[in-house]
Amino acid sequence: MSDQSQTQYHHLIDDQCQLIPGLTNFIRQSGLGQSHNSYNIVSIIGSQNSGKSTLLNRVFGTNFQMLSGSSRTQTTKGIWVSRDKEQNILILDVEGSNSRQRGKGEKGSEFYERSTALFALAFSQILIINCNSLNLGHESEYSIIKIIMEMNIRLFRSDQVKQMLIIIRDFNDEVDNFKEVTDSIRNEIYGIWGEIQKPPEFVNVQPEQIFKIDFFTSSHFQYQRQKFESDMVQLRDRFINPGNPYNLFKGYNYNTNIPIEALEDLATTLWDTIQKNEDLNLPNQKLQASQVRCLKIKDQAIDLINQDLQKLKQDAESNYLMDFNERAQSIVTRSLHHYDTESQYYVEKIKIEMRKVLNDEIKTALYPIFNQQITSLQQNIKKDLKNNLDNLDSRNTSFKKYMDDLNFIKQQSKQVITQGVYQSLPFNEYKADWEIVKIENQLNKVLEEIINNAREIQFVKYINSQEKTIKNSIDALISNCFDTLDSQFWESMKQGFNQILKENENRIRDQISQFFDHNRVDKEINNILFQSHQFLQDDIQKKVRELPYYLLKRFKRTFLKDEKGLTRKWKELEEPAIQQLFLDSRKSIEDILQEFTRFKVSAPQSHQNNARMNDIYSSVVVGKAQMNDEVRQARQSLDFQNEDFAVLLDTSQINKIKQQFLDESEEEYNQVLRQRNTSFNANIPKWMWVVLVFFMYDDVLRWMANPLLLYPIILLGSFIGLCIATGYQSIPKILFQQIFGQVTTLLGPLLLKIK
Ligand SMILES: Nc1nc2c(ncn2[C@@H]2O[C@H](COP(=O)(O)OP(=O)(O)OP(=O)(O)O)[C@@H](O)[C@H]2O)c(=O)[nH]1
Repeated sequence: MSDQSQTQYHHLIDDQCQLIPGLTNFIRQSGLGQSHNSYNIVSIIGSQNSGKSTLLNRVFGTNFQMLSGSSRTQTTKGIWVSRDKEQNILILDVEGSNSRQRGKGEKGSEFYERSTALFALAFSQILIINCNSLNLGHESEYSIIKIIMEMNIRLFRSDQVKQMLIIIRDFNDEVDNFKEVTDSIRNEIYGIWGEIQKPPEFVNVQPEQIFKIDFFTSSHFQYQRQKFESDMVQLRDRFINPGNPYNLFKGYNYNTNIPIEALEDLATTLWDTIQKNEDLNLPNQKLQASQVRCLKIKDQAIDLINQDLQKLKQDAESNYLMDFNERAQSIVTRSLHHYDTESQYYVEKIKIEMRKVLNDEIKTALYPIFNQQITSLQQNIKKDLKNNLDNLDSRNTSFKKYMDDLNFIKQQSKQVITQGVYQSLPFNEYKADWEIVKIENQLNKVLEEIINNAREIQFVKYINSQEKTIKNSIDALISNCFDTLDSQFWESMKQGFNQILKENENRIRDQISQFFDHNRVDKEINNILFQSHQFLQDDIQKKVRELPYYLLKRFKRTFLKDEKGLTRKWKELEEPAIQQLFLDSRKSIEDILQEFTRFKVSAPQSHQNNARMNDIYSSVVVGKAQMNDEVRQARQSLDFQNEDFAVLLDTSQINKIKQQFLDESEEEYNQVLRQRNTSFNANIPKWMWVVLVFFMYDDVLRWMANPLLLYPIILLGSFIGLCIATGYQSIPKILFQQIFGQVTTLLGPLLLKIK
């Protein structure tokens, strides 16, 4: 039990018709805070100075102010609330009716009395109507009963039968007959019921269906003091003893009570409604109070987690949180737990509705943080991808390995996305609202784009490198063909070229077909083939500019060298034979030159479709000599026009090259004739060489006498000696080889000529 000194009373409604806040505080301080919905409310109304406070203080152990002495002024103004000394009973002492202290008018005595009485009736389970036996039967005594009966059915739809306890004070059972008196009062009340204006649904309703009326009499306060006190004890027993056959709370349904912490809200709503004289439905008022309380509890549950939400937000802004899920779950659980605990005694329907609101609010508060988390996840994935791709690039692996690794990275990242998204989802029921599937798809799309981009870059790199390889092979082929420069020139070119295409195409197709679809592969291969033909064509045109050089080279090979490739011994040949050789060689070169008048290098035109594979390796590469044959053959399969043959060298260019060749070959021929007829070596007699050596020997000794020669020789000798002594004999040897090599290169031809 609480300390009574702290829990005296609370002034609920003042004499200015104002409801004073603080009921909840009073309830808490008076120790009723935890009584949830197991409590009772008892109010008392009655004439001024009729001993209401005296009765309450006796029966419930309250400490309401009583009138002392002979003063007839009013002590209770408005409504005061106290509690029973032991039980969970709230007691309301209501300002006495017929108050002379209150004026007349709209908000005067009558309005005030009706309002407070009606409030007492609506707010409590038992309304005590305090009467004095002397005043019984007076119109004024019943007026208040009439008013509240009327107001009650007009304004309220009550959830329970209203219980009224009429206490007849100063009852003298020696004079008055209890049964007669109570029957008379009951009849009076039923009479009132018949008089009042009732809504249609109440016309056939009996008053006892709405009001339960009990009676209690108390002895004269002054003349039967002892009996009076014992009456008060008996009355208390009816309130507090469930075993008492007259227990006044018997059968009361406590579930219709709203939790005690919501009483202030209910009181406020009721008083407000009564003041406005609006139609009022008590069960709905209780629902409203529940609603207000559940709303407050919901707000508290949000306030409780606000700090944690802020912290989570800050953390999520700085980085992706691996434990987002758990933290969010714990925040939500904490908030809901608080709500569930605090709202457990409220109306189920409202409780559930408000819980849903709370859940939605938390979800809404979490959503921007979740979004932040997803943004961070995307950034992390992009960063990781970039690192992985940079790493992959730096490894410089083969195309196939690169593509395999790229695929691996993609699969890994996909897993990270799924894991990351679900790590950010605190509850499965958020999945739809937070569009988890859509987010996962979006992230996968971003991943796909990055991977595809890398794939394309790598693919282009690969294709470029392959084109370079093909170009090098074509360069080598053309150089070789020009070097050889025989009548098989175009045939060799064609075979070599098709060989290059075949090998490269097979290799490239093999590499790329497992990573790209059929169409893409065909398209790229066709591009490469087209490029290759372009290379070939350009290279031939470039090389043709050096044709005079190659013609002369080829001429020298046939004219200056024999079949075995050895230099011809002109001295052993007669001049007519040499001339014949010269003319034959020149003729063959002139024939070769004619090969370069027109040519065709073109990719087969139908290589897009099925005919493609067969056609590629029969690319047309022809010069003039084969043109007729080739055209005939080609027409059968490819149907191309003669105009496809491009002019390689026109007649004037051919004539110019021919003339240059004729001049140069003529020069070669003349030189051969000169060589045959004159010989430098043969004209010098052998004895001249002996004389030369003799003079040189003499000169060598004289040079040695010169210190400018001697000292360098001594220095050189010492250097060589030192190297040998220190085991570095290889140094002078290498130096000697170098110098000797240079000298021979420079002087070799000169010496040979002299010889
Ligand atoms: N005759 C009689 N007098 C009583 C009885 N009970 C109390 N009184 C006296 O009546 C006077 C008023 O008592 P209160 O208890 O203050 O009456 P009240 O109805 O609370 O007064 P208000 O709150 O001012 O309306 C006091 O002088 C009491 O001693 C009773 O049963 N019979």
